[in-house]
Amino acid sequence: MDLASPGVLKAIMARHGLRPQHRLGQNFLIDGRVLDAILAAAALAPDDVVLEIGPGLGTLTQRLAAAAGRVLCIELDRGLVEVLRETVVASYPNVDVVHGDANRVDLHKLLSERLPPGRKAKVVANLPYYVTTPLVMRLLEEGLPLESIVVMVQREVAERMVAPPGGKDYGALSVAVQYYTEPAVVMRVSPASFMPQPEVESAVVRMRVRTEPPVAAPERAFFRVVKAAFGQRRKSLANALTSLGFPKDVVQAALLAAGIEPGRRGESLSLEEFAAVTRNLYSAEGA
Ligand SMILES: C[S@@+](CC[C@H](N)C(=O)[O-])C[C@H]1O[C@@H](n2cnc3c(N)ncnc32)[C@H](O)[C@@H]1O
Repeated sequence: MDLASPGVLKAIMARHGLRPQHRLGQNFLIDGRVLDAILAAAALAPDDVVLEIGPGLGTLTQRLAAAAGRVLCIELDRGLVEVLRETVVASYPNVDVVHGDANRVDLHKLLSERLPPGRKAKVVANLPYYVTTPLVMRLLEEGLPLESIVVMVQREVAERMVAPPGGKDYGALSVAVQYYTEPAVVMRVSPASFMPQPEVESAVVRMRVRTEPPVAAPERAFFRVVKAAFGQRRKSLANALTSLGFPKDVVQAALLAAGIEPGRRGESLSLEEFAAVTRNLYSAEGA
């Protein structure tokens, strides 16, 4: 059964007495071309383990199950978990559906129970937009065994993820995504590819998870500096970084020693420059 069709999706939902829930970000994919692009970006092999967040009615899940060895799905809506038994689990025994909130499920446990030793999972998802940033941050920060992340997100969020230093899109999300992964926008997607149509444009982003950070600095301290720099975007770095508890002259010296003019703002700093400031501020503390 091809689920990428408004008629089929409407019929299934009607049979189960369901309606798309806006508050859960339920915009279902109905465009085969977009599904093809997501699958191509995920580059799945027959022994891959995939983690899908928000499988919905199972449109993407079916395609993942046909291409990978195993698919673990986390779906918050109990009604959809029932639908998935019919649309996916009945014909693809390699799919496990977990009913829960992807923000709260113990992902380490879930993955360690299913992954063969030494293997990493691939995340593939059309994310619910109301929780995109915390979910992506969770995937990045928790040190999960992940090889890649291919996600549909709001276009504006995609642009922030890949933004270079210096522009309005560059912020804490850009630094985190670029620190942990090599990101690329694979495709822009119009509202017409979904049912119901979202109010915003979307994009598919592929993130290859790095095995080593691209810059040398103690990780926690690095992100403390990044947060402080972007927490007060309009302030000069010399002022913004005093919120870390360092006197202004210490901050100024750390910036100058990194070759950074203290009047610059956080949004102009590259990852390497953030790392250099972090080393200068925290190396004496062993942070
Ligand atoms: C944009 S829809 C994608 C549905 C389907 N994958 C597709 O592409 O058609 C997002 C899905 O995430 C589910 N969802 C929303 N919040 C969630 C959460 N916190 N944890 C897990 N699933 C969630 C929604 O119920 C919905 O099925």
